[in-house]
Amino acid sequence: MTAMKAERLREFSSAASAADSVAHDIAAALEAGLRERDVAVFAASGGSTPRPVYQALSGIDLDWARIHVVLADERWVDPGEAGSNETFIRETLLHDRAASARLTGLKSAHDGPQAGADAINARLSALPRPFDAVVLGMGDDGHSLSWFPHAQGLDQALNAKGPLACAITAHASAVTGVHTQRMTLTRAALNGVRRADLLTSGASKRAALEAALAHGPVADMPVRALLQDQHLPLTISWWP
Ligand SMILES: O=C(O)[C@H](O)[C@@H](O)[C@H](O)[C@H](O)COP(=O)(O)O
Repeated sequence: MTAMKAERLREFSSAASAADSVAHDIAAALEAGLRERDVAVFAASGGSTPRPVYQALSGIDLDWARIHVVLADERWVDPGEAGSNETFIRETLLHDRAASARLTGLKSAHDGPQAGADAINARLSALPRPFDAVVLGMGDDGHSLSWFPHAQGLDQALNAKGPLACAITAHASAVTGVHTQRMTLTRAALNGVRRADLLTSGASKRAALEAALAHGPVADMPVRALLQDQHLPLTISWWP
């Protein structure tokens, strides 16, 4: 991993050690937010990789009733339906000590994410900013959040000066499955975030990370927008 700045990559020997370390770092960021404001805000991605981190975080003693959890992205399905990130976050994070945290979802009753974008942005505008911590994942295709390669809406998603969330229509792939219609936080939602963790694990994610760090168009691997962002306090973690 020659191209990687060593200070930004943390390699762990196991999911358990990564989860413990990253969860405590996120908790520290949320505590700092609680000290400075009445509330703290944590943006959480779906995917299997963050699961052990959320499990560890849910066991940490924080004033969770003052913590808002917001989804980083959502498939256009209602809570309880297959593929719902909201349901995933409720099951993996919002239990144990974290049961009293408040959750802001990214799904509205509208027919599609384009129609729902204004309502979702109104919802997000009510949250304190900047956010205190964000957990990001990455797919083998180089997407992060719902910033999918060459997706409709990608330009808006990468805009640091526009709305906080936008609709995405992804090209169908093995990674998207049937869920090509999405709502995602944009780069603007990450402005000023105290801490950002990109979580990766396994050989294929390692290869994708290497590819993303190599020179190439952001639209081919939108995670590059995060990796190249000089204003984002991004820490990358990897474990086997
Ligand atoms: O909304 C989705 O389609 C997923 O949540 C997706 O964005 C996921 O975060 C990455 O594909 C990494 O997933 P894994 O961590 O399971 O590899």
